[in-house]
Amino acid sequence: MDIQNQTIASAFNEPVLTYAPGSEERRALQNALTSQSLRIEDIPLVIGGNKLHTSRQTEVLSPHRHRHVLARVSSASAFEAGAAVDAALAAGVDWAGRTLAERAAVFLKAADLLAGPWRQRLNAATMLGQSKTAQQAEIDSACELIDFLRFNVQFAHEIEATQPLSIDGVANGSDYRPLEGFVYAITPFNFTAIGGNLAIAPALMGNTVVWKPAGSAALSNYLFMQLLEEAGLPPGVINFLPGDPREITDTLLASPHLAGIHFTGSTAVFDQLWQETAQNLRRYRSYPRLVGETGGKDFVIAHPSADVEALAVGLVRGAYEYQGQKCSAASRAYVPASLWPEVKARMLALMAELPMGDVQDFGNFMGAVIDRRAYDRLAAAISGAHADEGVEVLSSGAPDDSVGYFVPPTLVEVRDPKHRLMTEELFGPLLAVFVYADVDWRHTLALVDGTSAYALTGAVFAADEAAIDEAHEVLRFAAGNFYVNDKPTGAVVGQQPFGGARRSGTNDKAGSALNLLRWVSARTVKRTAAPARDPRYPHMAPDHVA
Ligand SMILES: NC(=O)c1ccc[n+]([C@@H]2O[C@H](COP(=O)([O-])OP(=O)(O)OC[C@H]3O[C@@H](n4cnc5c(N)ncnc54)[C@H](O)[C@@H]3O)[C@@H](O)[C@H]2O)c1
Ligand SMILES: N[C@@H](CCC=O)C(=O)O
Repeated sequence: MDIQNQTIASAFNEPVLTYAPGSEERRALQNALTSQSLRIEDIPLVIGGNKLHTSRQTEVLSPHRHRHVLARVSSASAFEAGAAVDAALAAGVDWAGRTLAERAAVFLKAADLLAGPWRQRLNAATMLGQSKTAQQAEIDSACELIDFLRFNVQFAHEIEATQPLSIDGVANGSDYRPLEGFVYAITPFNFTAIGGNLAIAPALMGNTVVWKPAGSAALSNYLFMQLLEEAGLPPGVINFLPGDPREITDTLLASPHLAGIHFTGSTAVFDQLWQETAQNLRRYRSYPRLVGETGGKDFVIAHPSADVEALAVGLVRGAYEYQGQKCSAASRAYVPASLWPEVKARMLALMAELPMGDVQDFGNFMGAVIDRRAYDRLAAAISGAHADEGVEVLSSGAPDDSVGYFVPPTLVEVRDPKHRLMTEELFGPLLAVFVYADVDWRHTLALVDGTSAYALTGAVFAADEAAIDEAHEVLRFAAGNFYVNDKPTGAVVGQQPFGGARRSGTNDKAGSALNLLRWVSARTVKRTAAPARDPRYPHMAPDHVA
């Protein structure tokens, strides 16, 4: 079997390991955690395959033990940012000339390395650096990232196989060229998989990339960069550039060779990137492709026919897993008055059973929020809720930053459905609930649609099929990922392509062909077997005389 046939084979989702007591994977992960926490990693820039250490450095701290330094990270200045652009452009000549099968072989090898020897190193780095539990790390830095590597390859082959019609004497073709220039990947802290995918997706399609990781995710992201090198990624195809976002961005956005931005993060930063590229437009050789997946204010609406247990579990998992730091996390819920007393009691009981603490203790359900800034923002929101007469705080527990940035899962009930807590993204473990009169179901659907500027994820819980159909219709534009009787988080590559519209981004669906299409610029080629040799058309011939 040649490479081409191997890569076209259907991708499959990487199975999620359980880490149950006594399992082999639990022991391997515990060993990886121990050895990673005994080291202070020295993270360089990687430009054109060269590792560069700068005098300016930042630290990666463990959020649940903020005195624990995990890594020292070199910080790029404008000078190194310029060097990264040069390296990307230089590498682009060879990389763009390789076949898709050749490029894909690197990423399929990377998938195998991550599914095998690198799995627990990446999981341990994600747990320690981003404060994820074993389960949350496994679905991110192992499974989702492996899935991106494998499914992107399958989708790229499907794109390449999509060709225009040819007819007798005329052979037509689409040549899926990479963009001219470099792609700038700017990545968030909360998913190691997203960090990796924003860099590899354009690279697979033949582009070269400058990757600026989030400072707090630099440890896991750098390990992934090393894994790609081991898989055979040629120097300069992806250049790893941690550092001050403003300084790096100003340099890269001023380059005439900026061909695209692949961003995931907050709406405010994406707005700024869009405005700056618009201001610089005349400098660029081509119109840069702007792909940005941004914030959310994700909803759950329950119909009076909903299953209370499923709803309570969906809300608790959807709102509090990974401390609510998923763009998809449930942060506003609409529950009918008839169900609310039971749902509230069930949620509070579940929340009391789900411990928060050091993620190295596998008994914990939640870790800490990412950093001091997030902690202060969330602690202020919780104390604001306590002081607000329009809000009833239902959960107990207070934020505590003595050892780590711990913010307890917080459940509040608001009287005003347009309260700030129902409209603004907080990005933490706070769920606001509005209780509606059962007769107002239809009106409440319209309220859900009209309350927030975002449209990322949302869920409806109902047993009544007619109610599900109504929600499906009224909320058609309220969420890019819509769930029925399930939590609004946990999209799986290849199963639920991910992204939202309105102020949640460009909705280019990470982990699908739609995203990969943004990184190619097709050339159409027509080849004629017998070219015309006479400029005259038949209608020009003289009429026959009868
Ligand atoms: N829609 C999605 O798929 C998705 C997925 C994950 C996260 N998010 C969103 O990301 C946000 C949380 O992640 P975050 O805190 O890392 O976001 P962020 O916007 O603070 O940072 C994202 C990236 O942008 C960089 N950055 C920050 N300021 C910048 C600037 N002025 N110019 C250029 N780059 C800049 C950061 O260093 C980081 O690399 C939330 O809003 C969340 O909803 C969205
Ligand atoms: N894809 C992830 C969310 C990514 C944003 O943080 C999910 O579906 O939960």
